[in-house]
This record gives sequence, structure tokens and C-alpha cells, in this order.
Amino acid sequence: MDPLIRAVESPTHQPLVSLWSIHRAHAALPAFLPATWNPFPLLCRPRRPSSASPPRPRVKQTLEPISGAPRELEGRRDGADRTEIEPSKPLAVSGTPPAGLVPSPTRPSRLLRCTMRRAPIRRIDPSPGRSIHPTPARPVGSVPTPPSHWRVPRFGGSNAVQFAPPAWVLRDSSRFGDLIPSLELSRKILENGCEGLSLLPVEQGRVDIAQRFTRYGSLSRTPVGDGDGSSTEKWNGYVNKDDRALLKVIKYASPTSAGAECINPDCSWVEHWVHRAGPRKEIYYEPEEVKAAIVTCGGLCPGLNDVIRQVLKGSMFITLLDHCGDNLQLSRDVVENINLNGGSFLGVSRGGAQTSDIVDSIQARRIDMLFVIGGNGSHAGANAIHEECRKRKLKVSVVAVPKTIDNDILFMDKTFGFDTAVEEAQRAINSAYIEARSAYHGIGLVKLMGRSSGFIAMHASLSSGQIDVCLIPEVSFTLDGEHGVLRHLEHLLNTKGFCVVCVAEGAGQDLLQKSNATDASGNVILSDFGVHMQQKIKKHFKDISVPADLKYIDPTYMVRACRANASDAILCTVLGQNAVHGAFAGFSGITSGICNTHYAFLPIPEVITTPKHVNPNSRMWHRCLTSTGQPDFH
Ligand SMILES: Nc1ncnc2c1ncn2[C@@H]1O[C@H](COP(=O)(O)OP(=O)(O)O)[C@@H](O)[C@H]1O
Ligand SMILES: O=P(O)(O)OC[C@H]1O[C@](O)(COP(=O)(O)O)[C@@H](O)[C@@H]1O
Repeated sequence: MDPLIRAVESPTHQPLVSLWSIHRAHAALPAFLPATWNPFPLLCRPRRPSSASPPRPRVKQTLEPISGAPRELEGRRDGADRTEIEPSKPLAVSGTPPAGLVPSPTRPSRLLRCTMRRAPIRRIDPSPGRSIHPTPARPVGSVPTPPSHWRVPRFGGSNAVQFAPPAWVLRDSSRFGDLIPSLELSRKILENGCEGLSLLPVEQGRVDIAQRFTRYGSLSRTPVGDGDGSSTEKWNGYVNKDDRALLKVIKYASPTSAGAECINPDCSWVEHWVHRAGPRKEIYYEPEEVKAAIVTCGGLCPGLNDVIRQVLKGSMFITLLDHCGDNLQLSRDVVENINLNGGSFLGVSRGGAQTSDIVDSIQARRIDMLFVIGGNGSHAGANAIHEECRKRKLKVSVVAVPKTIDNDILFMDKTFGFDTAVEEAQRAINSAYIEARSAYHGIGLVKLMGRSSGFIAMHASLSSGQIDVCLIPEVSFTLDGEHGVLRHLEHLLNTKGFCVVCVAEGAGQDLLQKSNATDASGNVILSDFGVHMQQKIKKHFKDISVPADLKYIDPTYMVRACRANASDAILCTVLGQNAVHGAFAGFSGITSGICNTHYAFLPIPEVITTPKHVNPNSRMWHRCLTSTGQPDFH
């Protein structure tokens, strides 16, 4: 099914992520399984119920423990002759199994291959106006215990969540019938099955939904050699629409494992599949006719120009870009060298227009694709636009590219600009180090950006190796008292003679007076912890009559108002290209990211559930503590 049309027309948005839960498989099964049993999900395949397919026979299997009575399990046999345990009876062996149980010698693997539970489809209600900023829920800086979302980044709401793959609705004819009950073609689908359907039966003629083959792969791309034995005829370089990447690869044996990100209380394995990004063979727009708009919002970020340029390069025939209400004709020539400079060629701002006005403009200008390059706020905006386009039944692909130096977007390995910002931040740290090292009782203090997450401070501290104390918003601390930061600085001056402190912008907000002011986008304007810390250090050492030479460095915008480094430039290139591929493939309401080293498309509502934070239990934060040698400050 045309995913764009699905997005535009379906009353229930079917997000792009396929997520299947193997319910409690690990917790309940191991005692019954041979040591070689693999609890990982490849053996499990999504069940796709279809009214066309005959009911599968029920089967019973017996588990024969070494000691104790045999137990019977019930399930259904699937087409591949595998048995699925009934969802309502996840294992029918509740309670703690007696020790020493082994699988039945008769067909053990069939029985226990996997336990599948079909989770209800979660309806996404992105509430366009909803603020995704963390402050209402958690006052900035007050971090008594790590909130659950730091430990459990996950898709969806409660329990097992399943997102259908793109064509799922079409294959599930009964569900499809529910969606569009009155249409002739949907009846045909019910009768004939849905495979191979390429036209959506809604308002044909008004919305052009026919797919066509892209010429992307035939332009100049040919396979190199045949050394690997693959046939050049078969090579096409396209990403299959059913390709998926696994989001999480660590299986935590216990919720207390370092950095465990558990979805279930018992930490049982749940697989998260994300759609692989890249060029599809079938596209839903005529490249020569596409009109696209790009917008860059929020704070500056190294690499914005690289993404803009790639959107132009990747899409062969984008003819129009729209910025601030003005039509700005862009061509490849115009953007040829923009990546050599920092900033945004299009400009950035906070705050902005009403969603309905933006969509009015999209409609009036007959724009087919909108590329939104921005952070959490921009993603919320993009989603609101996508929803409004759906409501108006407009064939518009809204695709985002996650941008922020703060690296605070969920599920992404990293956002572009972050690496560069860390590199720049390191320079500030190095200067502070040199100043502190060269002075008698020198103290270098560096404040780095990071509104609600301390990724820049943590990574810059780690990469520089010159930091003695790193303070981030996610970890609470006290300044005064026996276990406070100031006493530790005293200790450092006494022992090594100097020290360097790195604080994230959002750190220690609970120690400061709140202003409650917000910027034009609704982001809380933070109190300046860097200056507060500077004053506290000066006063403390004056009070105890110990000389201290404090040098305060706040590089502020210097870490982001620069050109992307090589690593970010590559990331921007790929993300920008993939955004175009996603739009041409007919997706809307998605973002183009990198997850678990693979480039992926993710549904926007999922990535804006909450900003990503440093997990204080993570290995990375512990590595940082090992590197700085700092104690707990409370
Ligand atoms: N919840 C929201 N819904 C719709 N638009 C939003 C929302 N939050 C922010 N925006 C818009 O997104 C744009 C960028 O948001 P901002 O928070 O400044 O930067 P960033 O995208 O980097 O987080 C602003 O124009 C703002 O009006
Ligand atoms: O002063 P400005 O431009 O509003 O930006 C300050 C904020 O921008 C950032 O650099 C990035 O924020 P965004 O991701 O919202 O663009 C933050 O670290 C910082 O708090």
C-alpha cells in the first residue's frame, strides 16, 4: 500500500516501526530450554492473521521435565509448521518451573521456538499542540532519582507494543475493510486478498497515488565487479520495503546490569525493528514534477547546510524551496558550496506560525514534500503539519531530519552537529586546563550547552581527559557541605594544585531561582548555573582564606556556530539523502535517523515522546566518572 496514502487517508495512523514483543519469553522459558536455545527473535515471525487464510490447527505439546509431572502446552501451528503458544496462555506453565527441566526429547524446538504475543496496535495521538519539552513534568535541575524514561527508552505506551510494517494493513483484509468499509475496491480486497494492490481506492483521480519506478538506480550506479559471485543483473541497489534494522542489540540479563534498558520488569527480550532507510524501487512522486520546501528551525547546529545541500542533491528535480514565506528558488548550483560554512543557508528561528497557516501555504503553493530539519520542537511541529495534511487529504510527505547539538533525540545513536560541538567544546576545556595548570591554585571552569541533557559535557569531558569534575542536569549534586563539590575542589587544589570543572548549561537548576520565562518556542529559559558556580567558588575560597585563581570560560555559541566536522558531514549527507528517499517512497510523518549504526526511518510521534537524557546508570556516565575521578556529591 502506498504508505503516504495510508498516512494521509487512514483513520488510524500505522506508524513505520515494526515492533514485536516476545512476551516474557526469557523469564519463563529458560529452565525448559537447552543451553543452546536462542531466545533472540529471528526464529519468531510476526503472525499475520488474515480472514482469507484457513484457521490453523490447534496443537498440544508436552513438556517432559527430568523430574515432576509432564505439562501440556497448547498452541497453533503456523504455515511454516511452527507452533505459537496461545497469547492468552503465554506459557501455560506459570509459576517457577522446577529446576532441571529440559525440553521434551520429542520435537522440543518446535514447541519452544518462541512465544509470540500479538500486541494491540497502538493508536498514536500526537496532539499537535502538546509540548514535548520536559520542564512541566520535571522542574529543570531537580533530579532526585533517575526518572523511568532515562532507563527505559522505548516505543509506544504500555506493555508490548506492535507497529505494523507498511503493508500490513493491506494484508490484514479484515482490518483494511474496517478502515474503509464502504468502498468497492475494499470489498474486492476482502474477497481476493490484498497482495499486489497498488492503488488506494479513495478519491482516485483527485489524489494521484499510482506508484512508479524510480530512476534513481539507473542513473549511473552499477555494481562493481562480480568478485562476490553476485549476478550483476540482479543487483539494483534498492532497499527492500520490508528491510528492517534491529534497534537494540544488547540483551540485559538483569535489570541491574549496567545501563540496562528494560522494557519489562524482568528484563525479558523485546525486539524493536525499525525500517531501514534508503532508496526504494517504487516511488510515489514524479521527480520532474515535485515541489519541495525545506525549513531549518531552532538553534543553529553544525551541518545544517550539509543537509540542505544533500536534499537538493538527492532529489533530482526539487524546484522550489520556501523560507519565511518567500519563495526562494534553489538549484544545485546555488547550494554547491554552502556546506563549507556553518550556520543555516536558510536561516533559523524559534517560535512561528500556526499549523493551519503553514498547511494553507503548503496547499496554496502546491508543495509535495516538506523537509523539516530541527530538534524535538521542530519534530513536534512537523508532526502537527503532517497530521493537518492528513486531515485535509493532501498528498504531502513531511519528513524530518533530527538536528541538535544537544543530542537529545530519542532512539538516535546521535544527532548531527553533536560530534562537532563536542570537538569545539574540547577546545574550551583545553584552554581552561592550560590556564588552570599554569596558575597557582588554578581552577578552570567551563560551561557548555545542553539545556536538559548533559551529553556535550559528558562527551567533551571524556574526550579531553582534562576534567576533574563534570556536572550534568541528569545527576543531582550539592555544592556546599562535606560531600559538596566545593570541598572536593579544595581537596584537588591541595593534592594536585589545580583542577578543571565542566558544567552543562542545565545542571544544578534546582540550586537556583527559577525564572519561569520561556523563549518564543516555549523552551524554559534557564538560570545561569555557570555564573552561579563561578560566584560560589570565588566566595568559598575567599571564606576559607585559600588562594584560588578561577578562570571561567563560557564558549556559548562557539560550539555550534561552526562548520560540521568530517564525521558530522557524512552523517548529514546520509540523513539528507535518506530524507529524500523517504519522501519519494511516500512516507510522511517520519524522521531520518541513525539507530544502532543503521540508517532508519522512524515515526515522529515515537521519537518525541520525551527528550533523550544521559542515563546515570549507563556505562558511559560511569566511564566519565572513572575518567574524572569525581565522587558522588551528596
Ligand atoms: N509542541 C510543538 N508543536 C508544534 N510546534 C512546535 C512545538 N514545539 C516547538 N514547535 C516549533 O518548532 C520550532 C522549533 O522549536 P525549538 O524548540 O525552538 O527548536 P528545536 O526544534 O531545535 O527543538 C519552533 O518554531 C516552534 O514554534
Ligand atoms: O540561545 P538560543 O539560540 O535559543 O539557543 C540555546 C539552546 O540551543 C541549543 O544549543 C540547542 O537547542 P535546540 O536543539 O533546541 O536547537 C541548546 O544547547 C541551548 O540551550
